[in-house]
Amino acid sequence: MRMDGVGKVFAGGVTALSGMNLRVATGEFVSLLGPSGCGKSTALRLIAGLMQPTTGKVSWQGKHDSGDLGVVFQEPTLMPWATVEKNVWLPLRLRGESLPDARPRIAQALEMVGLGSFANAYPRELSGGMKMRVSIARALVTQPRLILMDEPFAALDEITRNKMNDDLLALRDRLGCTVIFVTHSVFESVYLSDRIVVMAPRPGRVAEELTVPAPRRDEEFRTSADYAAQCRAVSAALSRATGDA
Ligand SMILES: Nc1ncnc2c1ncn2[C@@H]1O[C@H](COP(=O)(O)OP(=O)(O)OP(=O)(O)O)[C@@H](O)[C@H]1O
Repeated sequence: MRMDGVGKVFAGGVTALSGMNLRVATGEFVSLLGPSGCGKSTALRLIAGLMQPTTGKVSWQGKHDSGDLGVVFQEPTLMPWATVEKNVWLPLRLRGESLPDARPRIAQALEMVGLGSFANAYPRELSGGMKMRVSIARALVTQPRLILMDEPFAALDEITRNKMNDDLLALRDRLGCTVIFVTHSVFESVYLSDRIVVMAPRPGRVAEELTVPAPRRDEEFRTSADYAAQCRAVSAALSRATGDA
């Protein structure tokens, strides 16, 4: 995926992004980190093809409408009147697949997020973390090559969030997909990412990029001096980007 000189000016004159360049390699896990309003969500929506850039170009090898792309938002955005299975069916239904045909893949996607036995539950019966898992299963059901996630775990408590981070890394290893992940959290970005793209506001652009060398991502890494040092480095980059340093 690449963004070349991408700018986005909204009607009303807000320049959300200006001259943004970004390269994401196949299989890479990249986080976009930055303060509120620096254009992270705008960048993700442009990559998703949900809107067009004002200037520059966004390109990637997949097709936007073919199931090559999965998107997960901060809110799980489930249909409350439909079962978990029918919620996960949605992207396949939009492609004209019947529920009986889609069922094995829905079951597999639910299995992958640890909700194999919840196919017939309704969203109201699930915790916040479980709803987010359903939303992730819905994004995975087409077996996308690129997954875009916009602060998916921001509303979860810390223990659930850590668990979801571990599960996401396991899923990514299993599927070999590319992930672009938007977050406010330095800790989360260091734990998850191969590379962190720190963004600066007004107008939104890339300020710095940092790679995160880590042999493995697990509890040992999370509590290590190395992790703490990398969090400090990213935090300092974020301060520089926001002009506090
Ligand atoms: N549809 C829109 N119309 C007009 N302005 C918009 C629109 N969407 C976003 N903006 C503006 O563009 C800028 C970037 O917004 P964006 O949501 O991309 O930032 P963000 O970094 O994702 O913020 P947050 O972390 O708070 O979600 C902000 O100033 C925002 O007010």
